[in-house]
Amino acid sequence: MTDQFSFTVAATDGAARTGEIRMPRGVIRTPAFMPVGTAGTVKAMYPEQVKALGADVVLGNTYHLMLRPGAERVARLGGLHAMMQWPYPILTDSGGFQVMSLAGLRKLDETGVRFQSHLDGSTHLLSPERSIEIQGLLGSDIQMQLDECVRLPAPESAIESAMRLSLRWAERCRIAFGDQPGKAMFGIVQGGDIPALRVESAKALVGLDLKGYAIGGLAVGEPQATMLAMIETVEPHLPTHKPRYLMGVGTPDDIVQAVSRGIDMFDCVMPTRAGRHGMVYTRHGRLNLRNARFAEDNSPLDPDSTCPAANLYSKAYLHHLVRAGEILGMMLLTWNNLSYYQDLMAGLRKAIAAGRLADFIGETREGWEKAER
Ligand SMILES: CNc1nc2cc3c(=O)[nH]c(N)nc3c(CCc3ccccc3)c2[nH]1
Repeated sequence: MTDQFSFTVAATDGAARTGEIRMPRGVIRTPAFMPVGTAGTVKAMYPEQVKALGADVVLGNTYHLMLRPGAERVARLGGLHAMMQWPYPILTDSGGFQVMSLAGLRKLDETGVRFQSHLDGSTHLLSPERSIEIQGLLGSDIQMQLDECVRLPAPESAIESAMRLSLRWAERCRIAFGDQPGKAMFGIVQGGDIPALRVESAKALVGLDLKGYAIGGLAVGEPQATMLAMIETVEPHLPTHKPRYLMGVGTPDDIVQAVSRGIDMFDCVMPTRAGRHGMVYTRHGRLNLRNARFAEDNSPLDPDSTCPAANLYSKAYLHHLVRAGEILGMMLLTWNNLSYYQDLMAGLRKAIAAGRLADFIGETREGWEKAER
C-alpha cells in the first residue's frame, strides 16, 4: 500500500521550504496558513469561499466539539467533513490548550486533564487516549497529541515538568493512534523559552518517528524575538523531510519570519477574529475600519486584490457596516483577511520556489510600513 500521507519539499531558499503534503482528502501546499474553524465552522465564511481563496486545510477543535455537539454525535452524523461540507483535510488540536484557557475547575495530573465545561459546568476528562479517540470520532486527518502548554513567563520547574509530561502523553497518544494509513498524528515540542528543554523535547519526539512535528508553547505572550529564538533552537533537531507546524502563529510578520526559519504550517485566529472586530489586513498593513477617517473614504481596501471584499466595496461602506454592527461587515472583513493571508502564503511559496524569499519579504514589509505612517 503506498503511504497515503506524504510530504515532499519541492524547493528550498535558506532554511525556508516549499512543498506539498499529500493526503487522501487532498493536497496541502506549504508553507500553509490553516484557517481556524473552532466549532466546525470558519466563522462568517461558507466552506466554498474558504476553499476558493486558497485554503487547503481547516482546523477544528477537540475541546469545543467534544462539549458541543459531542464527539460521538458528530460520528453518528457522519463526521466533521460531512457535517461542515468540507471534504478536504482537517487538522484538529488535542484540546489541552483550550482547556487551560477556557474551562473552569481544571485538575491536571498524569492521567490527563479533568475540567468543567464552560458551557454547562458538566465535568469531563481529557486523557491522551480520549483526545485521540475524540479526534478519530470527528474524522480528523491530522491529529495533535495531548500536551501541556505553559504560558510564558513561567518558572523553569513548571516548564520542565510540563515538557516531560507532554513527552509521556506523546507516547500514549502514539499507541492510542496506532496505524491509520492516510491519517497522521503530530507531536508537539514544548520546553517554553529554555533552549535545553526545547532540544530535549524535540529529540525525544523525533525518536517516536511521527509524521510531523509542531512547535507548541509559543504565541502565548512572549516577545517575537523569543518565539524566533525558540524556532532557531528547535529547527535543526527536526527532520527536514517532515512538516513543521508552528501553533497559534500569527501576524503576517510572524509568519514571514517563521517561514524563513523553516516552518511549513501555521494557524491563527487573528484574520478571522480581527475581521469580526473591524480590523483588516492588507498589503499596506493593518487598518482599523472603525476609525472615523474612513467615513468618507470611497476607495476599496486593495484594488489589486482578486477578493471582492478588497477590490469592490468602499472603505466608507465597510466603516458604516462595522459601526452599525451589520453581519455583512463581519463577512466581508473576514473574507478580506483570509484572502490576504492566503495571498501572502501563495507569495511566499512562489518566492521560495524562485529563490527570492529575502526580496519578497523586503517588498512585503515595505508595503506594511506605508500604512503605519
Ligand atoms: C494563539 N497561540 C497559540 N499558542 C498555542 C500553543 C499550543 C500548544 O502548545 N499546544 C496545543 N495543543 N495547541 C496550542 C495552540 C492552539 C492551536 C490551535 C487552535 C485551534 C485549533 C487548532 C489548533 C496555541 N495557540
